Amino acid sequence: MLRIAVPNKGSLSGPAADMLHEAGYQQRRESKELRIVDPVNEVEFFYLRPRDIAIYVSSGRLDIGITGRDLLIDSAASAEEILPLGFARSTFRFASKPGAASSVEDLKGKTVATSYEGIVAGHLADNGVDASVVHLDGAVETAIELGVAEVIADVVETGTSLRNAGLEVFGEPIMKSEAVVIRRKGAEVDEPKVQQFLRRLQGVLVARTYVMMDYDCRVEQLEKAVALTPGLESPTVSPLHNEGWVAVRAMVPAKEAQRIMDDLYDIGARAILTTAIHACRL
Ligand SMILES: Nc1ncnc2c1ncn2[C@@H]1O[C@H](COP(=O)(O)OP(=O)(O)OP(=O)(O)O)[C@@H](O)[C@H]1O
Ligand SMILES: O=P(O)(O)OC[C@H]1O[C@H](OP(=O)(O)OP(=O)(O)O)[C@H](O)[C@@H]1O
Ligand SMILES: [Mg+2]
Repeated sequence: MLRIAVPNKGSLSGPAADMLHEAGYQQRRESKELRIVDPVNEVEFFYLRPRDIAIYVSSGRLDIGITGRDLLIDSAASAEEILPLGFARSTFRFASKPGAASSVEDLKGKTVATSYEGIVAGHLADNGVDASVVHLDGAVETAIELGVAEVIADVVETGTSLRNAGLEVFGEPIMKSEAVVIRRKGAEVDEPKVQQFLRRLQGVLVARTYVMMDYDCRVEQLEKAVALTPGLESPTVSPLHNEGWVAVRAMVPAKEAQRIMDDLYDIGARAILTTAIHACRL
């Protein structure tokens, strides 16, 4: 049975459970459940603190985990990212009162508050900057107002939390993060059960980002039309009963669907339809 760690709380928890559900896995019914077995798919899910997941996976007791890239790096656990999942996207940045600092070099001799000590200490060392790091569990934006630190390093998504605290980011982003699937370093990646799990999640990612497009066009316009909708491999082209016309079917990125429909219409394609993809295996 494949043993998988899933975030039990926080920003990663809901979207991770949604993705697993979309991939056909049974998920817990109550937020207090710590462990469930999905007998049909032969998977056991362990609901753990997101911060602890890389540690469990690196120990080899669990085969796979879903966590944030920033949490993985911060933990320094012997685990590696094998599939980015596209949700819980954020940037990890320094911030301070306006004008207090403008680059990592300005941090020399200062105190930085963060929940991600591993990332911050590593970044300061890489830049040869000697600064103190104070660990706080959360709500680090308040640390400056209360005099615990001059600078913070934290997760930024919309920037609302920083604005509300009267803070501004400075310097280059320290890292970009999103939810990722992780495995123990050196673990056998081509194990069939693991590969099947990854294919299912990749199927969800594709179903979320692509739509199926169908349209009719005149044979003379086919090359132009196919250039607009090349599909993943190559579009399906079928003859229509009316001579001189073909029906074309191809997957297109959902974000570009409306523009592609306009362009197809302009070259004479008609009956242009898009439909959602519910599941897929590439
Ligand atoms: N506002 C946010 N937007 C996107 N991702 C976020 C946000 N806040 C945290 N994350 C991501 O969630 C992961 C941290 O999860 P964790 O559960 O530890 O913190 P949290 O979501 O802030 O929850 P809490 O602070 O309530 O415990 C990291 O990968 C981080 O990048
Ligand atoms: O840029 P924003 O959209 O404002 O999002 C970023 C904020 O979200 C998270 O905080 P959370 O609400 O999890 O509280 P915490 O700081 O206690 O973890 C993170 O730690 C930032 O504070
Ligand atoms: Mg938080």
